[in-house]
Amino acid sequence: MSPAPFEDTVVVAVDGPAGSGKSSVSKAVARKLGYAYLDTGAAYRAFAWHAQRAGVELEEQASVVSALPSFELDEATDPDHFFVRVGGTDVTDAIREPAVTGVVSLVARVPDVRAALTAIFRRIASETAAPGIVIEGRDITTVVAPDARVRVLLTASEEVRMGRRSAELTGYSPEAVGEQLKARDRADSRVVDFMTAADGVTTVDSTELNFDETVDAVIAVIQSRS
Ligand SMILES: Nc1ncnc2c1ncn2[C@@H]1O[C@H](COP(=O)(O)OP(=O)(O)OP(=O)(O)O)[C@@H](O)[C@H]1O
Ligand SMILES: Nc1ccn([C@@H]2O[C@H](COP(=O)(O)O)[C@@H](O)[C@H]2O)c(=O)n1
Repeated sequence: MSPAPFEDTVVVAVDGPAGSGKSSVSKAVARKLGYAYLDTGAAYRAFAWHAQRAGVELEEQASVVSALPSFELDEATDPDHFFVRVGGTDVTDAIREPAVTGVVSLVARVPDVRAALTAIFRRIASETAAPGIVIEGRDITTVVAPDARVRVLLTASEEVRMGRRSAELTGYSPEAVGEQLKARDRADSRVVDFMTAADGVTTVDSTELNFDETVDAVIAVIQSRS
């Protein structure tokens, strides 16, 4: 399938491993530039939530695919008013729970799921009224929007990513949070390569940068392409 054209919109594609700052940094970049923001991981999480609710056998790909026709996703692209709904139920917080995080890779590895969600992402991007959109995930620079004007691989050392994530999830042990992050990266990288930058993709390594410096580094890449 060829990618949808985004002729009138500046598309900023951001990929990277778990905890690299894709969501928080992309959202801040979108706010600063007046762009829309699309969190594709949230859509995969929402589908995992939906598949669990539908009682499908997550280990069986055919069973996972059977939950696609009933998946009604409503995801906001306003970085100031973000929400995710499935069939009218607000799942914005529920999809961040470890119960969903622990199974999302099982649904994300299914080719039919990836094709269906990729089509949704391209539709959302092509319908945005904003002058630009920051789309973040794992395969945005390579599959969802390989022709994006700006393509960034946002990364940080595994140790730093684990530390940032466990600071966020205070109710869980740092060891458990770190193990889940590593296990998810291992599973996800069997399906998509988000650890190395594809040709034409600029790497922003935030290991030694604070949050604001990372946002500025991504904006500098965008400005260099304008
Ligand atoms: N440069 C930075 N310095 C300090 N903290 C940061 C930096 N970048 C991101 N963070 C923090 O790291 C945590 C993880 O960031 P975020 O949730 O945006 O990552 P992510 O790549 O979207 O993760 P996931 O793929 O697991 O959803 C957040 O608490 C965020 O505020
Ligand atoms: N483009 C993408 C985005 C996400 N995934 C899968 O969803 C999971 C959750 O993503 P987060 O960014 O919210 O952590 C992720 O672990 C992948 O399994 C994907 O496959 N492609």
